[in-house]
Amino acid sequence: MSEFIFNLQKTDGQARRGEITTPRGKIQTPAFMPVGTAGTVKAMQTRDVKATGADIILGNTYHLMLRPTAERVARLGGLHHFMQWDGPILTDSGGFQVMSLSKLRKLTEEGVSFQSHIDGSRHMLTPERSIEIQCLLGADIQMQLDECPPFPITEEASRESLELSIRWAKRSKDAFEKLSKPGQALFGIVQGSVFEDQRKRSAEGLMEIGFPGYSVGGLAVGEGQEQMFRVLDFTTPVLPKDRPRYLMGVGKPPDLVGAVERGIDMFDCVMPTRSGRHGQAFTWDGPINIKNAAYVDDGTPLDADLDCPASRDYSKAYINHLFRAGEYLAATLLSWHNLAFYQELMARMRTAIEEDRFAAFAAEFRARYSAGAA
Ligand SMILES: CCOC(=O)Nc1nc2cc3nc(NC)[nH]c3cc2c(=O)[nH]1
Repeated sequence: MSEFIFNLQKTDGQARRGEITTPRGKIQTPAFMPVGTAGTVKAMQTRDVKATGADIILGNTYHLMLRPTAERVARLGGLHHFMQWDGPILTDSGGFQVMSLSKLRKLTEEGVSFQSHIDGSRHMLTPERSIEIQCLLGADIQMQLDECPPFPITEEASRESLELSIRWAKRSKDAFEKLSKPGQALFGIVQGSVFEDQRKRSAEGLMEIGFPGYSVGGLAVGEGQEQMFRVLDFTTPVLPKDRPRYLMGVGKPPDLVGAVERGIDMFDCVMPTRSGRHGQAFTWDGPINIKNAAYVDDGTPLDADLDCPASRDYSKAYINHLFRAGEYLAATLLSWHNLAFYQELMARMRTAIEEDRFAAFAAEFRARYSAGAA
């Protein structure tokens, strides 16, 4: 069946337990999406990413359009075949990464022109071209081209930016309706920085156009957890209850718990993989740095209860050794463990919502994690 369906199964306060059905498989929500920037979840094989419990991964339009190009990926059978991931893939629109990675950027009503950070070649990303790229890649969930404003930003500049993103949302949807396949979905992206009236205006503008899902953009850009939660407190309640809400670029484990508590269903973040490559391991007692001398003789695993070889079978001393020796396997083992930890956290939140005990779960998680026994 080629349909995109969100089934809201249970709520517990603002927290929501649901299931998204796509032509390429189901997504249990709240869901964490590992980031597969250039067609790979770095240092991981897709079968191991799947085994950690991930239902869906994220691909980046900006990176793939520059290298190997969306047209080449399409000629080679699309991103799913190219990277051997048969589950759903969500792609971003590229806007955020153009603004954070490329050189010589020029933003106009038409779109964003920029120079590739790889070879300096010039490119133009418009709402239409972004959708064309995401369709060439074969993404199951696609994003409108938006402008993610910097933080802080003046109210006036923020309002101009969100109005542009609403106009781009309409153009993205028009292009999507021409180019997409049945069952694929396009999400709108709510902007408005930290201003309540602007977040409402952005949400209303997008709901008028109509999308099967809504992302909350413009956060995790340096505003801090308190401001992020404050924005969620007044943004998620205005969004449709029967559509998924996706918080982009978030976050650390306590961010995920607090955002689920505030009605978010989907997340993506480089945190588990990027910090894993640099030696940070997440545990229920807070993060640790495995390179620390304290672990040189520690024969215990990172987490014996996690059904993941990197968490259960290798000692901290071994992984400490791999980092000190500069071994490639170091990056793989910690990325693998961190992804398994994130998926276990999501699974425990889903169960807590099902059993009407999310508030107690969140309190227990925060008490132990911040106690930082590790
Ligand atoms: C992931 C889909 O993103 C888009 O297409 N636009 C977009 N991406 C963002 C990515 C972000 N990452 C962070 N922090 C690490 N904050 C982000 C915001 C956006 C955004 O507003 N808009």
